[in-house]
Amino acid sequence: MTARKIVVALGGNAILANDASAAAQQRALRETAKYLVKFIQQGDSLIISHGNGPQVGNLLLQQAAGSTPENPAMPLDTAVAMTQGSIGYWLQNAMAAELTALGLEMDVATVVTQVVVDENDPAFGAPTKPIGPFYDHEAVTALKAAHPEFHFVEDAGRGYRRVVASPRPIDVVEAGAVNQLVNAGVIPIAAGGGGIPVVRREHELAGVEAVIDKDFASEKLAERVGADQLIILTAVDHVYVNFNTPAQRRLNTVSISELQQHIADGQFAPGSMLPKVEAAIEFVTHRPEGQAVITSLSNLGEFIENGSGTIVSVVNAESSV
Ligand SMILES: Nc1ncnc2c1ncn2[C@@H]1O[C@H](COP(=O)(O)OP(=O)(O)O)[C@@H](O)[C@H]1O
Ligand SMILES: NC(=O)OP(=O)(O)O
Repeated sequence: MTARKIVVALGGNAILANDASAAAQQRALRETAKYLVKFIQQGDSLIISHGNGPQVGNLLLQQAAGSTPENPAMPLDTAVAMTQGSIGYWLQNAMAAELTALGLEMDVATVVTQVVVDENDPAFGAPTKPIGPFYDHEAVTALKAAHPEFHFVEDAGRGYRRVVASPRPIDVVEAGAVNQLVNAGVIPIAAGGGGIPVVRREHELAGVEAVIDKDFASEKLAERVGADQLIILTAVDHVYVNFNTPAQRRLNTVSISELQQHIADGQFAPGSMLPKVEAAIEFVTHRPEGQAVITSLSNLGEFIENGSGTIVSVVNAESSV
């Protein structure tokens, strides 16, 4: 059997739970790597992507607190690049350590990945992407006074979060390089933090102030490398309808049209489950022979062994409870 090419997108809980220290994030990624190597053990080719919402927000805060004219804060595209580098560094070492522990010899390499967006994307005028920590009312009032240019939203009763523009990805600049690496037997870590947002100007790329959604960026990467599967890992083992209500129903194998009906019914929260479902639909639309999967890291063993998880497919798609 030829190796399947799989793009796995890691959700926030795979990297950062409560403790934002480097040591805690490295520990979390070492645990995450224990799950990811299962794909290698069963002979698949793996490309890993990940989010950076909490990390890039924290970095901006550190910079705002310590910047001077001689030591200025970096723009958001560069901050995304910095978090792509730091998380990639932790993750490639976590993967390498886990592979070595299992006696598997494989190279893991992080690719600094730029993702092209449209300069005229309406998202630039309407920030929606939450980054960094949660604030209470008092803290957000003080921050707004100090930084009138910052935008905040109230997040489902959990407090306030800063939001930045999140345009849709159009292309992944390094997709060809990532594909060459994976075809050569390397495990690439790519499009981290949704990729560094850039626009095409004449013959060059220019960074822009945004954080791209990592589920959409992972989808675009999966499309461009011709992946067989896009697996989006998050905190829940399935997508549900009537989520968190007594009528909650789990979606196992589901068709694009059924998911579109659930979207129209408002079943998926914008900014959390909705982009994952939309990315899954987009992948299967562009790669009808492929599959998109939404499940949790902790359910990965069950997914690999028994197909447990929400599977979006144009083939044999039927919803089940
Ligand atoms: N219909 C739904 N089914 C399952 N989870 C949902 C649904 N609507 C909202 N969610 C929430 O979305 C979360 C995933 O979004 P989020 O935490 O933003 O993702 P990430 O893992 O990428 O950080 C789940 O943990 C769950 O709490
Ligand atoms: N860039 C991005 O989507 O990060 P999170 O998944 O951490 O929000």
